[in-house]
Amino acid sequence: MATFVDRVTLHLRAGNGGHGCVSVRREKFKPLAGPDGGNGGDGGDIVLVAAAIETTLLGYHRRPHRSSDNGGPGMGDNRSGFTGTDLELPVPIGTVVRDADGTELADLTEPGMRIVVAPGGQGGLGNAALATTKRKAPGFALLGTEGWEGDIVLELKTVADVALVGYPSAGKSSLIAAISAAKPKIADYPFTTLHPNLGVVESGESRFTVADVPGLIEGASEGKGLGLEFLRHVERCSALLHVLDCATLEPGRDPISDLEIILTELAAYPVPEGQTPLLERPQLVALNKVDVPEGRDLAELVRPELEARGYRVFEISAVSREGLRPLTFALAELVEADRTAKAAEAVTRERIVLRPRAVNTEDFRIVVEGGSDGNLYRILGAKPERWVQQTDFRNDEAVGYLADRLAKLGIEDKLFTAGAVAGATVVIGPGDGVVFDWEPTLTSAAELMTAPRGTDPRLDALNRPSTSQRRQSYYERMDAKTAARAELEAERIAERDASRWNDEEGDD
Ligand SMILES: Nc1nc2c(ncn2[C@@H]2O[C@H](COP(=O)(O)OP(=O)(O)OP(=O)(O)O)[C@@H](O)[C@H]2O)c(=O)[nH]1
Ligand SMILES: [Mg+2]
Repeated sequence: MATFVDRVTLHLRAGNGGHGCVSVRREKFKPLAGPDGGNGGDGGDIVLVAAAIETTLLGYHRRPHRSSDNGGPGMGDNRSGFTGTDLELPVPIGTVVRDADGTELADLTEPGMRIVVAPGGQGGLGNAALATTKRKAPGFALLGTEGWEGDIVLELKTVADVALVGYPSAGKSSLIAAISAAKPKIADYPFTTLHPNLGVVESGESRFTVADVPGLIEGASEGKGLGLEFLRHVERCSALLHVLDCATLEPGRDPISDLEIILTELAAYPVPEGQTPLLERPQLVALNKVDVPEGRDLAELVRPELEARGYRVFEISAVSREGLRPLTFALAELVEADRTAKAAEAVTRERIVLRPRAVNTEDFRIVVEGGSDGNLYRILGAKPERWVQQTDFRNDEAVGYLADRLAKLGIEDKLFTAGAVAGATVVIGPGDGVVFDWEPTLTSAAELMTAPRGTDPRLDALNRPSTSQRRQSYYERMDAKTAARAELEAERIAERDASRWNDEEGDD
């Protein structure tokens, strides 16, 4: 049996940002005419767009790996890298987007609704953009950051006004083929229908959509047959039409018991919060296959019983098209009534807003891990993690720039308050991250603040000599000087004596 595709996991990889460029402008007579390295381009986003022409997620089932373009690297002469093109993935209307943990990100119910599921990486700044009055010619550029990579789950729930529910082979597909232009597969074996078929029915003034869904059997709400895959489609319909088979040859089955089993399954299906439980929606009953003589007899037999339960009952034949007009009129009435009610409600209901991913209000936080001695301080936060990605660790200047940025964010102060000491291991980012041995600046404000009252670590750190010590060393220096001078004098005298001796000798 083919798999039923209405739920697919996409493996996405958004484009990386291009690296910034380090370049120095050269002119005749001006070989070092300032930095001119351009910025890297941003990587392309991956965007889901609700499109009316898409009806299934089949294409994604076959090709679940999708990626968008990388940004181009910056170049000399202030040329920026090209921006990676966004990848737009059309999905059917009614697609629910979840992240890998199952949290709902968006519900694409209107055509044209868009959600960026995988943002592309940021292009790195070139050295021209990093130049300041203090750092006139940066010898480094920022690296592009990586695009988002991960899994997204798409789930399609058919959006239709009426859902046809019933046992396999009850004639649901035959019925939708008879009342609309839909051409579903019809065959006399169960589970012919694996994908929901949508049909547009025109009845008098009104138009509405009908969904023919896979057959439902006992235990479906626990996942039997096509189970939950099926029920998910029913979730959005405003009315249900029970299609009951009056001509089944299967022993032990009759329209009433079929209906009861299906009602039990529908009752057991948990609808999401805020939606009407399935059985509280308007329901009609169609007794199908009355073109078969036994079918008509059975239909007439069960009709009073069903009516006694409060259902409007229609005897129909999808094959001979008998009784279809009254049925479509009745459905149109239900749908129109529901639409009027919803239109009134929509005025008060808040608009659907696509929320961006949660953004940390604080820039970073420090988590202390490990035992009491070998403590490890982990810094988590979008900014520091991005900055680390942007740093080319082979370039000292770039590392220095990173240190400046981290200090400006106040990370050093927070490390002190968290109890870090010089030499402590600091990791930026989750997992292995980037590991540093922390060398604090001694005069940081935090250190002064956290020191006990009345002390100043700066005084402890420097071993300033006392006055007497300084005087002592002065004398020592002076003594040494006198001694050196005396020595020099003695040498000179010795030299003079020696030369005189030589002269005398020469005279001989
Ligand atoms: N005689 C008669 N046969 C019908 C009628 N409606 C459907 N059938 C037959 O019943 C069989 C099943 O019809 P389908 O329309 O495929 O049934 P279904 O409910 O869509 O079945 P699944 O997709 O498996 O759930 C086919 O052989 C149809 O020809 C009817 O009104 N009269
Ligand atoms: Mg079918």
